[in-house]
Amino acid sequence: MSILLGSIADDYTGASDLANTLTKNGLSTVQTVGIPDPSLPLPDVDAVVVSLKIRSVVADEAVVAASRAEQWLRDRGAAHVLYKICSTFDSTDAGNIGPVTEALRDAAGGGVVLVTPAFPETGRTVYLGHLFVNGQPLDESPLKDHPLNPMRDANLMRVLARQSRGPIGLIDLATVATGPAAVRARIEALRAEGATAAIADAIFERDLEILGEALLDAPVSTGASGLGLGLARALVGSGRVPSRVDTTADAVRPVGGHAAVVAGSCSSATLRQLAIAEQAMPVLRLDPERLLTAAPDEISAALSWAGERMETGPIIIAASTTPDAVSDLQSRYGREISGRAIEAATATIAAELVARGVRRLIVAGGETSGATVDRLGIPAFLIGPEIAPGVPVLRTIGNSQGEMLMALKSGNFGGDDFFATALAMMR
Ligand SMILES: Nc1ncnc2c1ncn2[C@@H]1O[C@H](COP(=O)(O)OP(=O)(O)O)[C@@H](O)[C@H]1O
Ligand SMILES: O=C(O)[C@@H](O)C(=O)COP(=O)(O)O
Repeated sequence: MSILLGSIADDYTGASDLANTLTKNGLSTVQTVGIPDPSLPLPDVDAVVVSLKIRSVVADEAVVAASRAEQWLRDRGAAHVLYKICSTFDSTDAGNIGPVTEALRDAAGGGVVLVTPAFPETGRTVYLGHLFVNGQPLDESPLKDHPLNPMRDANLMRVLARQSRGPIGLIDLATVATGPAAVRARIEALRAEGATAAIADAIFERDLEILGEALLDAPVSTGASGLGLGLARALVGSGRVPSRVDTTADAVRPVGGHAAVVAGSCSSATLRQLAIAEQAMPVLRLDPERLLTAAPDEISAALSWAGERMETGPIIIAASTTPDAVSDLQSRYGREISGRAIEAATATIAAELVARGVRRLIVAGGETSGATVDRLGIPAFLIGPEIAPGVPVLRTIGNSQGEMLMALKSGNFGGDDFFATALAMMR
């Protein structure tokens, strides 16, 4: 297998988001979970997205994991490696976007890495280095209350500088609008000034197309799905992509079995989607405190609730709650401890549901999805059709339970009726 584009994603929902964008924009793509075992049969594709669960781990660990994935991708022919981060730049001051970006830069021989989380289709735009989420500055958006990475600064040059060794530059919108040659010239000028990375402005998809073209011969970049869109369109436009058969319809072939949703995301979009779903299907709200203090009992109560209902239709089990309730729990048990314990409990519930015949599974939340996919031991996914921007139907490859259909929903993605729409596409 020789690939054109490699990507390392810092979480699993983000990986499926990028794989969806690359597929939609002309690159056949497979999503692996970590570096796959050599015996795993992977299709011949243009792009591979290696999913890692490194968004909230210590930087050194993230750098080691990302560097191994990069080597694996380069060994398979990837001339460009995109480090896929969250479109809302989820990270802390001790976060991994800076350290991983600089490690990939060093491995590629230095230079300035272009960084942009812009993803206009989901309302993420960058202007003068500041990130806006659906028109609100990042620090005024719901991301200010994220349970693990509360984002309290919209100035990405400042955010990235706090995580980086080298100075951070800006590729402003006027430069981007001038075209790929101007972007490359700006990168050269920043390199001469000693910058290691630069935030690039982008508001419209045409800005991302220009950035993609500017990066065609660059070895590395850091960004969200919008940059993936730019790179994919540039690769297709340059004639470097062989024409292949569209496999998304095949990836969604029915699998039967029961259907379930497990939610650990406390993002505002997920909370709205749960409230809407509650009007039409059974929803069990877990007691988050009991998941910390009496997990086995709370889990087995959830499983017997599910057992009575899932024969007759899809069910939802959610730990999700409001920002106030999250901070109350965190103040009593600690942020890290409560997050990880709830992830472990939701992953156990998902795995037990699969053991009881669920074959169509939707997971809401990035960390929650990572914990669940790891618990199920799924090595890779084929990419099916898009449910909502950033969320495709996935078909598992190589897992012991047999083929399943899944969706890994980033907390903030999807319309109000996301769960009903997704379930209707997964038969
Ligand atoms: N009721 C709750 N109280 C505190 N933390 C919670 C609760 N429910 C879920 N969590 C934790 O919040 C985090 C949500 O992160 P994640 O799954 O990545 O969702 P998102 O995609 O919305 O960011 C997880 O660590 C999860 O375990
Ligand atoms: O880029 C994005 O916004 C998503 O792909 C993503 O990574 C979101 O993260 P979670 O909300 O933690 O799933």
